[in-house]
Amino acid sequence: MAMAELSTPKTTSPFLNSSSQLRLSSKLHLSNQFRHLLLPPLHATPTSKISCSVSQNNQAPVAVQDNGSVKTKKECYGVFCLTYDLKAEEETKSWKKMISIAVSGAAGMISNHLLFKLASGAVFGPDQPIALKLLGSERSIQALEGVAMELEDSLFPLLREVDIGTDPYEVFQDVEWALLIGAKPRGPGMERAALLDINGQIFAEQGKALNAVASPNVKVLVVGNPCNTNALICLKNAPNIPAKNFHALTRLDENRAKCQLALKAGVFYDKVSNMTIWGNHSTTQVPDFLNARINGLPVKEVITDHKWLEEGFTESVQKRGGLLIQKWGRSSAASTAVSIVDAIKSLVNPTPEGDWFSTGVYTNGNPYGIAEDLVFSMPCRSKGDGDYELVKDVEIDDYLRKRIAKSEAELLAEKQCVAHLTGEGIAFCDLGPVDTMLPGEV
Ligand SMILES: NC(=O)C1=CN([C@@H]2O[C@H](COP(=O)(O)OP(=O)(O)OC[C@H]3O[C@@H](n4cnc5c(N)ncnc54)[C@H](OP(=O)(O)O)[C@@H]3O)[C@@H](O)[C@H]2O)C=CC1
Ligand SMILES: O=C([O-])CC(=O)C(=O)O
Repeated sequence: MAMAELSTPKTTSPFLNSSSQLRLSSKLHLSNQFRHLLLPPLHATPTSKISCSVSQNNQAPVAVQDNGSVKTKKECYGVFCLTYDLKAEEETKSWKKMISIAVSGAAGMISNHLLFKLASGAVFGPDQPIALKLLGSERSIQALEGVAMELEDSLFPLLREVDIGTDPYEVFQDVEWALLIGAKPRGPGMERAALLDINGQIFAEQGKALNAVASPNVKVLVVGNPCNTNALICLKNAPNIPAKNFHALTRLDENRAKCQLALKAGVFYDKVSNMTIWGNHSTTQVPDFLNARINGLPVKEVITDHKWLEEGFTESVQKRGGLLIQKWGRSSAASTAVSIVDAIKSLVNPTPEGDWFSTGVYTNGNPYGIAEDLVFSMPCRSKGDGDYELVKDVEIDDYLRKRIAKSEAELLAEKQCVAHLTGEGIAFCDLGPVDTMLPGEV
């Protein structure tokens, strides 16, 4: 039952069977909650951690308990038996201390792209080992096992642990990042108010769980729609976590806006910078062409068709998700996963000089006059420490102000609809004559 050291991260995998390669240290296990569904009785106390190690002589995994007593292999369930101890290795490696990342909706479309990027090191870096904590439901538990198996088969050296479970109080234990993707999609004929209530309840519960068990400085990125108001609900239910740590994903909108400007200007999209999305991740969002730049120049100097900027460009970004659904028959998943990667990388790497990025954040103390106590997309910069500051020197003209106010009004109305979930009294839901839409709705 020996554990030995990895020689180099590249050539090793926790799951290689060659005896010479079995010098591994990683962990893949079910949270206690699910173990009872899948494993025979373990004859252990509910709190004791059961795991299995790979023997050096190429035998099948053999279960061990934390107290070191050996269990027989039949007590393990397939891939989840493999457990490796990272600690000995950590002492000899230049890798950073492992971080834990929770992902909800982990069996969904977006996660199916995202998890493999996280595990590859493309997000947190090639020296950052990670543990993935996958949150699902009774609906998805089989699929989650499939996800975990595919993660195994990908032989990612940096992926040290995978847990799956349905109880956020277990899955969120000590996590440093929570990527909240799971939410009920709005179906045909469903009122936005109903969606706000159903999904709001998910995010209220997850906020409470984060508050109770996550790392106190956990960074939370809400993707599940309607993401701004879900993020607000989540942070209101997590009073011990700084409100500043909660984000609603509007990076996909920023990326879409950059793409449209690049196309119109005939430049590659890396030439577009300073792209702000203001407001709600909905069709009221405001892609800001006033402050954006192309090759370092104001967009309005490069693209002189200002009517297109005000109408065609703005609408194409607001409705890009809907157009994609028409083509694909489902909402953006791969590009959303990419934008989640971009959003995280923008927080863990210093923002390039003079540039900024968009993310939906808590409005308290904002310098733009936007109502307090909302989650609103605004321009931010980061030193790369996971935190951010709002950018102060942006110009807001009448055109922008009017449109920003519309998105603000929408978010204020959404907030009233979920007052029962934020601890602010009785909900009153009046979303106006036009039931505003998510970008993906047509
Ligand atoms: N902010 C943004 O830019 C974008 C946001 N989105 C949003 O991201 C979310 C996830 O999208 P995607 O991964 O494509 O969706 P999928 O339908 O593929 O997966 C969503 C997951 O949500 C979970 N879920 C939680 N509660 C419910 C419920 N009541 N009914 C059904 N499923 C539920 C399900 O997992 P389980 O059973 O395990 O709980 C499901 O796997 C959606 O809300 C979507 O609108 C999408 C694109 C862009
Ligand atoms: O409405 C959806 O689910 C998809 C969405 O948010 C988008 O494409 O921006």
